[in-house]
Amino acid sequence: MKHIPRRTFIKHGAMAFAGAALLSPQFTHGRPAKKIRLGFIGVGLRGRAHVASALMIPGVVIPAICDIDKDAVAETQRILQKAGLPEAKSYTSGEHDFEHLVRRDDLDGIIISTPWEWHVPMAVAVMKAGKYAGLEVPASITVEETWELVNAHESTGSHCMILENACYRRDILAVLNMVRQGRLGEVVQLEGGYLHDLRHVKFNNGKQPYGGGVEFGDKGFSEARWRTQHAVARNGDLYPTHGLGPMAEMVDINRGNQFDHLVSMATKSSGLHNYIVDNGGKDHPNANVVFKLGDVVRTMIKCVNGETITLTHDTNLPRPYSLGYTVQGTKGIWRYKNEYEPNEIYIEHESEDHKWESFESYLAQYDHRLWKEFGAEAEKTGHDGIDYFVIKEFVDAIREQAVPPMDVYDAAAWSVIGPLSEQSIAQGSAPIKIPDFTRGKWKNRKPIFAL
Ligand SMILES: NC(=O)c1ccc[n+]([C@@H]2O[C@H](COP(=O)([O-])OP(=O)(O)OC[C@H]3O[C@@H](n4cnc5c(N)ncnc54)[C@H](O)[C@@H]3O)[C@@H](O)[C@H]2O)c1
Repeated sequence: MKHIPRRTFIKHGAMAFAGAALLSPQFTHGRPAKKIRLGFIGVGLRGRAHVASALMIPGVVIPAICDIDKDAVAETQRILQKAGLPEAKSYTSGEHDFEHLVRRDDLDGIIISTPWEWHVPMAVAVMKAGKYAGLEVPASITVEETWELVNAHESTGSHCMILENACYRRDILAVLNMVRQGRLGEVVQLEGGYLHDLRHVKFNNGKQPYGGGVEFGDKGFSEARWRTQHAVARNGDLYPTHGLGPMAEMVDINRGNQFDHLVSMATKSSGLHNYIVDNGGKDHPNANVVFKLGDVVRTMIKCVNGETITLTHDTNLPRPYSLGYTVQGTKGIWRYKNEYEPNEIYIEHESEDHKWESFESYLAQYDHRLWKEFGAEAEKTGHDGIDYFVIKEFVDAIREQAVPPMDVYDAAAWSVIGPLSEQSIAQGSAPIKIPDFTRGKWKNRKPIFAL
């Protein structure tokens, strides 16, 4: 029986750095690997984790990196040096210096791991420069810029892959195998979410990433510098794609199916204010900050083929980590219980009546070919190995000059749930139509993810 590996690194959305930069292998199957030249915009904690993953993939070289923070660039150069690689050309001259990096003629793809508000301008610039964009999550934060992303792809022919690592979880890929083989019957209902106490990520003392104070914005460090402001200004599902991406793949969204509309509802906002008072005192200036983000936001999405997907965003209250997945069909139901115990499954006429059974034997039976082939290598990287797969698949798409497995339409459909959930909440949980970013092409597009 194989256990789902426990998380050895920091959870999604918190800053994950896998640490060990390994010497880039330049051979694959005994043959020299074709060189793939990657640039990086944003080498904070997440960008550096991607650098470490990229260096594990045969043939990857890193000629250029960009960050407005010189310390982040210096840390990245140390990773390259440790791997025995030459120093990368660095771009550190202000917020628009990335525009110089994207124009270099020695890059095939560029990985973007910056604050959310920079994602679309940077990805559009990369596509306009004729390169593959690998874009962190969420891809976009407004409806208008989501269209900009799609339009940039369509006008340039360049690709943008959303780096949604949760889609490569070992359990998710095994369940996807089961769904594709009809083991759960016709899928009817799905759930997912991001249920992660981020209070120590949203606040710190400006010196370290996790806690130690109640500062944010200019006085914060890493995500506290920019993420917390979204909780001040916005009320919606701010981080939909870890929960939604894997569920969208289960029901072929953009490839034979489509999101139709959503409704969203938020609780009151208490968690962040209480954290500031408890840890900084009621007289701390941040105790006066009013947070718009409800502590728990729930969104229901209706798909055109009839399924519903319930999404949860729960990041302001104490709780154990979870991604809250459920896949329910006409023959059975699978659920991710939590990160620390085996998932559970119930299959009619196979499981004991009314009893969940452990998913472990199913995981072994339906383990995905990606994990069988690359699992040992993958587990050296962050988030139990999924970070390896997302970068490997990005590099493979470049190598083959192919459409990435999670393309610009996936990036758009999954990410736009954020701003649309804001609209629904602002209108008293009104139903909001979800745009068809494929402009009808979803009817004929065929699944390509993890085949
Ligand atoms: N998929 C996951 O599991 C996962 C995990 C963590 C973070 N993320 C995503 O990765 C992204 C980055 O998160 P992080 O934790 O590394 O944050 P971070 O704050 O540690 O890093 C962001 C970096 O971007 C740099 N930056 C900001 N503006 C810039 C600009 N104009 N030009 C160049 N560099 C700029 C900052 O200086 C910083 O070094 C976010 O989109 C986040 O949602 C995803």
